[in-house]
Amino acid sequence: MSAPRTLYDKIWDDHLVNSQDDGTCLLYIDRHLVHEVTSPQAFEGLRMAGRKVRAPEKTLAVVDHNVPTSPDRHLGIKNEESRIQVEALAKNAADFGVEYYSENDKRQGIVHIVGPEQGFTLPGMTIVCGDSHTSTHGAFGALAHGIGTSEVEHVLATQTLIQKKAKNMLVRVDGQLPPGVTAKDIILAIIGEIGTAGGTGHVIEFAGEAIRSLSMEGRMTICNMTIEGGARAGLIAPDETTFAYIKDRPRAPKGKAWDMALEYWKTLNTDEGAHYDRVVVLDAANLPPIVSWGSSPEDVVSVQGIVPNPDEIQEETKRASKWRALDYMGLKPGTKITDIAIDRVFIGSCTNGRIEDLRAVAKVVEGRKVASTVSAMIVPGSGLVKEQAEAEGLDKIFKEAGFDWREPGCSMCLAMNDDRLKPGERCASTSNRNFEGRQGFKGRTHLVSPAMAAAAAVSGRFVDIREWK
Ligand SMILES: CC(C)[C@H](C(=O)O)[C@@H](O)C(=O)O
Ligand code: SF4
Repeated sequence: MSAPRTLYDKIWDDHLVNSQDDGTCLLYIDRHLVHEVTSPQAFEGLRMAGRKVRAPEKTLAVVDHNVPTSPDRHLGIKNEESRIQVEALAKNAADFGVEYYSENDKRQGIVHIVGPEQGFTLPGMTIVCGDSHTSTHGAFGALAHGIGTSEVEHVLATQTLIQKKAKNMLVRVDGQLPPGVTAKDIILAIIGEIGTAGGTGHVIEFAGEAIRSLSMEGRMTICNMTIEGGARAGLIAPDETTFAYIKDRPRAPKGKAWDMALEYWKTLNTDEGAHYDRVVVLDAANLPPIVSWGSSPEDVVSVQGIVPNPDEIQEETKRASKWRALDYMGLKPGTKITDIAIDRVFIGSCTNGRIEDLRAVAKVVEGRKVASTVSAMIVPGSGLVKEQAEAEGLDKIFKEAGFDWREPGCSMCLAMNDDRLKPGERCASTSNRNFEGRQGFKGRTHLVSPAMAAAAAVSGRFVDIREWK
C-alpha cells in the first residue's frame, strides 16, 4: 500500500513532469486563464522569440480589470490607458489563436468568475492565471496558482510551470454557520486567526461540516481569499455540490466523457491518515458577521466589537503598523463598529460578485432605500451573472432601492478603472483587499459579506445583519 496522500499531493503527483534533486519541479498545466493586466509582456516575449502558444485550446482570455462598468461602455473605452490594455489583449488573443471574451461579449466578466461559469475550471486540474486570486478555482478541487508575467509567458509557450512543492495545511471548520453568517465571514475569521502570513509556504485544504454545507459560490469566496492568508493555493475536495454545479456548463465534459471524469473526480479527496504539516480548527457555530477595521485583511473584528487598541500589541513594528492603519482609516480605538458611518458601498468582485451574493443583497434591500448619505453600486461578476440577476428581477429591486446597477468587471475592487473612492471616503465592500489606496487614493475600505454591505447601504452605518428585520 502506498502512503496516504492529501488532495494536494494527489493533484501534484498527477501533473509532475520532472523533478530535480533540489526540489525544483515541472508541472503540467491543464488550464490557463489570461487577463489584460499581466499578459502583454508575455505575448510580446513569444512574439520576439518567434514562439507560438503551445495549447491555445487550454487557454482562455478575458478583459476585466480595466473595463468601464458604465452602461455606455459599448460605445468605446474613453480612458486611454485602459483602452490600450484592452485592445492589446484583443490583438494578442487574435494573433495567437486564443479564445477571447471582449467587454461586449455576454460571457465576459472577472476571470475567476468566468472560468468556473464556463466549465473551464474542473476538479483535479492544474490551473494558472497571472493573478493572485486564481486560488478561487481551488473551490473545485483544482490546484490553482497565481503566477507572474514571466511565468505567464512560460506557460503560454510550454504549458508547464516550474514549482517547488508546498507544505500541506488543513483548515477544518466544524459545525454549522448561524443565520446571517456567511462564507465571507468564515474566511475573514480564518485570516484574522492565522494572519496574512499564516499560510506561507502551504497549500490550504478547507474541510469540515461548515465547508461541506457551502454552495460552490461560498466555497469560491473561501478559496478566493486564501491568498490573503499567505497560502500558495486553497483547495476543497469536490463532491456532489461540485458535480451539480459543473454539469452541463459549456466546456464541461459531456456523455461518456462526463462519466469518466466523474469517476476520476470521486477519487479526489485526502486519504485517511494523510499528513498535514499544520492544522487549524474553527467552530462555525461561534462565528459572528465580521468587519475589517484596518488596512490588512487580518484586521478584523465582530460587528458587535470595537476598534481595537494597538497599544495592546507587544511587538513594536506591528504596534506601529496598526496605529498607522487606524490613522489611515480615520478611526479611534474603542469605537463601536456599529457606530461607524459609511459613504459608499461596493458589491461585486471575484470574492462576492456571483448570483448567490446578489440574491443575498436583494433579500436585505427589497422594499427599502439606500441611505441618503450613501452612494452604492452593484457590479455583477460576469455578463451571465448579470443576465441571471435580471431574469430573477433582482436588478429592479436594486434600482428601486437606489443602487447603481453596472456592467461586469473588477470595478471598485481595485482602482484600475473609473470606479474608485475619493480621498477620505469610507466604503463597505464585498471585495478581498483593504490595502491603502486599493479602492482609490486615500479611500477607506471595510471588508464585509454581501448581506452586511447591503444592510450598511440601507442604514448608512454598519449593523448586525443577525438583527435585521
Ligand atoms: C492586477 C492583478 C495582477 C492583481 C492580482 O494579482 O491579484 C489584481 O487582480 C488584484 O486583485 O490585486
Ligand atoms: S475582482 Fe478584484 S481581486 Fe478579483 S481579479 Fe479583479 S481586481 Fe483582482
